[in-house]
Amino acid sequence: MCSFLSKYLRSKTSTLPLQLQGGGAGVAGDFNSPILHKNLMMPLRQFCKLPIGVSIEELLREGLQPELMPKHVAIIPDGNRRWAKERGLTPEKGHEAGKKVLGDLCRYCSKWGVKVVSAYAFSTENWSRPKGEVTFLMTSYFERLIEEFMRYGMKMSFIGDRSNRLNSLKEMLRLAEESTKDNTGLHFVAALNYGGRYDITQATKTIASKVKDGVIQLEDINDKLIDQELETNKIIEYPNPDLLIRTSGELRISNYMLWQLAYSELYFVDKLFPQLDEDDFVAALRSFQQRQRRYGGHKI
Ligand SMILES: CC(C)=CCC/C(C)=C/CC/C(C)=C/COP(=O)(O)OP(=O)(O)O
Repeated sequence: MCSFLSKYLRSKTSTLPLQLQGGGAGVAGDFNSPILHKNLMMPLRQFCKLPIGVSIEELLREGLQPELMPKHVAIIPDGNRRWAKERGLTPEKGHEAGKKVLGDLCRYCSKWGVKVVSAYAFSTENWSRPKGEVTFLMTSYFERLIEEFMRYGMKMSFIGDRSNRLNSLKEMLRLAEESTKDNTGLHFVAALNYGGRYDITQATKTIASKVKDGVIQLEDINDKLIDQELETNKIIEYPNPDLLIRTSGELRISNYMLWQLAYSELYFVDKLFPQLDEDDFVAALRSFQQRQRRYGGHKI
């Protein structure tokens, strides 16, 4: 097991700042409180890398309203390999650069008041990528990413099929979830061996077996019941992304959260993922806040 994770699990003191992080400091504007600075923010900064909240001045400067922040931001971090290729680097270097930017994205989400960030880290189709890349991701990259992200004090969860192929990571995913489950700051969800079709299929199988066993009737099947059986709905307080950001100029969702994205606002950035910065993130928030979400209802 990785060194940080084993130390983390042994160390009782390391849970203290993680609990502090969720102590009501996640609301934009709280940042201004001198008491908060003295009693919470100072000790927090020593342990936790995620900033929490922005000042009202900063929100106004960016033309943002705290009450209109998306609760769940989903990211398709596309373009790591192209970024590396353009620089004559290996794909592995591109993924390393992407890992840093994903960490930055967590910081932005925590700072700007987003509650959940989900990242499409490896799809059910990504196994068909070159063998060397898949081996690198599965035997080194994701383990280091999880180890590093656990230091941020976020609650961490993973969605995706763990029944096969994720063998080398399974125990680590379980431990990361177990040891961060009481953190009340940002909720980071990584989709690993995940696909929207997989999620709908596993929900369908569960529902079918309940009908077969007589636990429910065919007539009981509706949107709400399907919702309940999706992986996201079992672990995320805000299961449906409000805002989906995809980098690299591709205009598709590539089998991510197909059901959950039904009424999400989509935002596409031409930049490759390792180039995404806070200005791009704030531009996505601004665009989101200017949208009129109607959920199929009439324009007022
Ligand atoms: C930062 C981070 C965690 C990186 C992990 C590296 C990695 C494997 C990223 C892939 C992200 C993904 C599932 C993109 C979807 O496009 P696609 O390429 O699967 O589908 P497409 O062929 O439709 O573009």
